[in-house]
Amino acid sequence: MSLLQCQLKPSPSSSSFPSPLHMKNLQSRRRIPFPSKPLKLTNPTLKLPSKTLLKPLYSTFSLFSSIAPQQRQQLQIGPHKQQQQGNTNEPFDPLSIIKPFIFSQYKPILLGWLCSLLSVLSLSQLVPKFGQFSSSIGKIDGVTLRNDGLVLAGLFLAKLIATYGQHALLWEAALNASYKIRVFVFERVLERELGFFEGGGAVSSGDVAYRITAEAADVADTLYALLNTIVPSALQLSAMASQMLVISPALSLISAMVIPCTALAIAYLGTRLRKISKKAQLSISALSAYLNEVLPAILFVKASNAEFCEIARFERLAYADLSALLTKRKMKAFIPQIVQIIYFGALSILCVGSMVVSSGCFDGCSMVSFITSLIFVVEPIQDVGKAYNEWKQGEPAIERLFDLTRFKSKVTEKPDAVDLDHVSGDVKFCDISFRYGENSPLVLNGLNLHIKAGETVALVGPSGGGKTTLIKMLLRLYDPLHGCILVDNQNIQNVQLESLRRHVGLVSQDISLFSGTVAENIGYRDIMTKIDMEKVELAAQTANADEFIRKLPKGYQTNIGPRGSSLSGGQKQRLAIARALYQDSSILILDEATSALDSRSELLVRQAVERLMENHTVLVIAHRLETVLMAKRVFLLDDGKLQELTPSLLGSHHSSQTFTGLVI
Ligand SMILES: Nc1ncnc2c1ncn2[C@@H]1O[C@H](COP(=O)(O)OP(=O)(O)OP(=O)(O)O)[C@@H](O)[C@H]1O
Repeated sequence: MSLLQCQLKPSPSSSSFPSPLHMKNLQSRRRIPFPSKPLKLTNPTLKLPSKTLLKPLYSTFSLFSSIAPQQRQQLQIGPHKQQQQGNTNEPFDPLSIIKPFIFSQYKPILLGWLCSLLSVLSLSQLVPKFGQFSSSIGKIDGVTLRNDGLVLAGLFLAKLIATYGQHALLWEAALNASYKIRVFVFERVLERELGFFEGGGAVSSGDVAYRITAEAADVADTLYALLNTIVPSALQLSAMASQMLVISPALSLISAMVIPCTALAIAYLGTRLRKISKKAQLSISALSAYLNEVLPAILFVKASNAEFCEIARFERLAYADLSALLTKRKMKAFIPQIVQIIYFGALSILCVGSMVVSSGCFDGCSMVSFITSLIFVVEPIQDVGKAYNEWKQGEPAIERLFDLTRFKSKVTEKPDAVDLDHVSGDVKFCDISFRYGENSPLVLNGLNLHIKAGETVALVGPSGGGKTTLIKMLLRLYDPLHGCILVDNQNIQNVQLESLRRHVGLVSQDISLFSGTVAENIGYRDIMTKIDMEKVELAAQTANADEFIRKLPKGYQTNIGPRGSSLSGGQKQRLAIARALYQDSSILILDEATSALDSRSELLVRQAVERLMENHTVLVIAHRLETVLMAKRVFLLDDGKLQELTPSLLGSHHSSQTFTGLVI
């Protein structure tokens, strides 16, 4: 049973561990989970204009400044408060949940919208001038024609530059906001209790990874579409509509009648797109979860000749994704065509009809200007339609992403939880009962155990007997159903989680190593500050790992690959032991920690552990008799209850050769 199922994305070429400086930043941000400093992506040449110049825009944004801190506070409240307040049944409003992330990007948004204003201003100058210019060709002299042409070219260039600025700045805001959403969601995921990651109803790590990577990228697209529509499209629409109104109010009103038809079509198709998008997201995340499961098990797949079977499974999932994605893409391609058909069809009927009615009222120049304005009105209307569809498509992504953050944790830390500065290592399990699910059988049933400070106790028992579960209780990865656990006579429910886990070192059954150097893996505890190389080497020597580490190409600075893939099982185990020794906790848990060692290494590690026993409390889950014999007392955990094995009982188990079978 795996205790730690953390998986870091592999980085084959370099260490995936952040630098101490980066970790320091992370550490300081942990106190303020959101929002952190925005990414410095802002183009330095595009300085924010003075506040006086932008006063009207700033006042529009007073809404931003008044709402943002409150929203921010909601997201900044510590995990405990959120966990207590969190209610997964609360209705989900995607817009309100992403609002604070958008508001934190008010600077690039304001600048982007300012650029869009400039772009629309250039366009509104361009349109009538273009009308005049086209109707005056052949009627005016060459110099005036050239000058008019130059003005037109200048306006056109200004529009291009401003439009570029608008897109670049709004993308910056959207990507920054999605970066912050990603970090926020990841922080919350790490706060989730272990039960979220394991057991029957667990969310697979592949699905979580997909949501935080691909779906957060979808959210960026959605945010961009929204930001690029709200103000820029409204500006262009109103500028062009006023041009049309000036030229012909009657014709403009007739044209406006088309808008409700378009809106109705967009709304209907948008709802369908939302459903289709959700289906597509589920199918791609299933594919990602599958890959995450099968690739780490590649050795077993190959050894079992299961390649064909796995290809078939992959094909089935990939095909499901293909159909869902194709339906989505078709829908996305279909919607703009429908909008155009409705718009142009209705508009041409209306225009032709009205032109017949108002024949003779238009001169050539007005006609060109009206038609040009009409074309530029279509663009923002289409953009609104597209943005609405993007939003409908992004809604499920936002929902699934923030679903990870909406939880009511069963393992909570009290606001007045104490920080255990020093622990002697006295551990008491008092009447502990536990079951994983409401309808599951009891794994631990009224269990009592007192391990004195500095004592070594071994736990043996049949597979599935609850040994690992007992350790999970001690680390407060789960809380017991009944009873309590005391460390130095302090109920662990009254102790800060960080403080408790600092004093309990663990070498788990499934070794969790990360891509990074040997030194980084051993000194994992100090990864946020500075790894003490002397301590690293000492821990490695004690765990009998120093010898093989020095033979690696770069010694302690060798990158061990994803999940330590370049090491043998025994080497991984020795690194894990060295890591626990480096942590120097008062309580040490060895969950079948020496199972992958050869007899020589096991002997050396055992000697090291024996040295450790002198000043540590050690709880060993063992399946080797030699390891069990190191312990002062041995307990059999079976059927949720503990029974102390006296030397005679132990001897009888041993002599009847049932001991190994009993504990594996
Ligand atoms: N996350 C979980 N959700 C539901 N049931 C679980 C979970 N983890 C363990 N169990 C169940 O709890 C029981 C005890 O499991 P545990 O891992 O504690 O046994 P163990 O004694 O450590 O076994 P082993 O020696 O094989 O590692 C088993 O029946 C197992 O199926």
